[in-house]
Amino acid sequence: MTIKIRPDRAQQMLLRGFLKRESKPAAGLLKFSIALGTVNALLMIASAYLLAQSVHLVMFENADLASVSHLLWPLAAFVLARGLLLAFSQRFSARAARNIKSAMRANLLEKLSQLGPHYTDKKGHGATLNMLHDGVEALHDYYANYLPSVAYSALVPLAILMVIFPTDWQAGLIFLFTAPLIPFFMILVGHKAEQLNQARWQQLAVLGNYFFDRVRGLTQLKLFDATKRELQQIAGISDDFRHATLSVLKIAFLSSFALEFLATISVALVAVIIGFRLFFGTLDFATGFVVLLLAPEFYLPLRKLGTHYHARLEGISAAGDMLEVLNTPISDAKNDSAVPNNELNKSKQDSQKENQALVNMNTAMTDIRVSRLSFTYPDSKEGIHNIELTLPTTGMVAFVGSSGAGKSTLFDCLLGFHPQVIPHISVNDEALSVKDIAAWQQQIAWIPQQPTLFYASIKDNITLAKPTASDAEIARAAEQAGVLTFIQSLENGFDTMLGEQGEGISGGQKQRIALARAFLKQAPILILDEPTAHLDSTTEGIVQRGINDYAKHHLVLVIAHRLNTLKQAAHVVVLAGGNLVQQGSYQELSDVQGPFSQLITGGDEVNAAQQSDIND
Ligand SMILES: Nc1ncnc2c1ncn2[C@@H]1O[C@H](COP(=O)(O)OP(=O)(O)OP(=O)(O)O)[C@@H](O)[C@H]1O
Repeated sequence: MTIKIRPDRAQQMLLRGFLKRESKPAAGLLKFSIALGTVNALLMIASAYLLAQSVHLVMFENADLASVSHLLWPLAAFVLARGLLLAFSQRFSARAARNIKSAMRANLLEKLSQLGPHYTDKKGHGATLNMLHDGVEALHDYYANYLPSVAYSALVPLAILMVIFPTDWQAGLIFLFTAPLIPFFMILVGHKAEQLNQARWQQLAVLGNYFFDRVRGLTQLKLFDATKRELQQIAGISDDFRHATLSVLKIAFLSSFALEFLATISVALVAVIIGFRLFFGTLDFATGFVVLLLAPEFYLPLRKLGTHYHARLEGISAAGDMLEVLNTPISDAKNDSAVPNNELNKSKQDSQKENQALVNMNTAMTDIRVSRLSFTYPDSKEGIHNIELTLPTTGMVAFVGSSGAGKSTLFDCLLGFHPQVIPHISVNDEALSVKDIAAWQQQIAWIPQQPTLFYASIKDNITLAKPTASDAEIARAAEQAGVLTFIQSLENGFDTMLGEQGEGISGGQKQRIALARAFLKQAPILILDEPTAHLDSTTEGIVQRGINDYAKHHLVLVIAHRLNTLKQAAHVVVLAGGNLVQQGSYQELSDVQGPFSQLITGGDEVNAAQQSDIND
């Protein structure tokens, strides 16, 4: 597997700028934490002077402890204060990092939802999860440890130099000339380490996608006897990742060894010179002792910077993925009506100012119109073309067409999953815009063929959109969806816990729980992908009645694979090759020769399910 090593210097600067911008929500906390750390360092310098002076008085001036108590008491107070300052400073920097991570996760989730499910599908679920979890987590050390250590490595040595120079300029010169060696070495190895670390993050994304996919399809792999082959593949990818990690670790260990070595040599150099000067009597003990006490403290922030340099590499590498998501214009599908990011940001600010047509939807909605709606997938150049459609506000409209005709694509456009085409939908003669997508989606309840149920109780799954619903409302929705008797037959009833993706119940039961959730939401528009596909004829009757009742006061749009569903619809829309080719009532369409009559008599290539059903 070849790994493309991303970026060069310009990209690095871009990422650093991005990380700096993202720290804004917690910039105050970070600065406060650094200020506490700096006061701590100043107290450390003062403590060194107090200690050196006390030892000097006791050892060389024959002073007893009582006579140096005026030095020892402040020293004890400083030690205590330093402990507190250190604890608070670390606490505040950790809190700042947590705030930044939360804000980053919220931004990413918001952007991912704006980009729609297709973007996540394309990027890969494993890689997306890695980014949201491990990637964002990698920012913790960057903000909580690396950034403060950058500040300390500049402030603390400077403060020490400022007090050492007037005390002993020769020691000051040694500090001054040895200190830059550490950052110089860090920069020297930094570039290579950055490249290796970025390659490692890309490997991790590949590994994440691969694992996610294969674990999801484990049963299929087993049935097709492909487990052994896949295991070899996984071993290969894991090995690549291991190599990438080891290369990063090698550099990290090597550089931290070199930094420690440099710091130790520098301290030793200072100690030897101080020793000689004391021996030859060119330096008094108190000054020499202060310099010796401060020497390790002088190099400590620089050594810590070296230790946390890894956090910087991790943070910058992880930020690459996040910046890519946040900077993706919602025209990712590269359709003609691109919506730039600034419009998206504006949409966030303007979200309170919803389209008046949406605000009035329940009371004054007259029609929903789709005009000149085209969408093409960049990969396949397939899609839907120039769809013109007027939808009523109540009643059931069925969409029918052979496999690949464009039904799902049209529904995805109606659901706002391809935001660049949203202006082609208008409500009460007012075109929707990107900023209306969230409000528009509020008006819709959607049940795909594989509805999403969460790892939660049945009740929590049903009340997802209306957590305040009463038990009576929940039971009514479940009854309408034909699932009440089943739920009541369970030992824990509505409190029964479902596994991930509704594990533990059948496909039809999942579909009906999702339907109950939609009924409870009472959204003005219900969008369904063949709701009765998994049901026996008795349950189908119950569910169909529930949907018919719902359609009396709401708009129901349904992809129909079954003849019976088509017959219930007030209006039927026929799609073929991405075009809207026919529409009318079931009876009107059946009475004339055309795409619909061909479809229901099996003259065209139709969905297997549809054909079998329509041929029933
Ligand atoms: N993610 C995608 N990337 C590229 N092309 C796609 C994608 N999804 C669908 N297509 C193509 O777009 C066209 C319309 O597909 P769509 O899924 O809308 O058809 P459909 O009528 O819903 O089919 P089915 O009944 O089989 O679900 C097809 O030619 C399909 O190959």
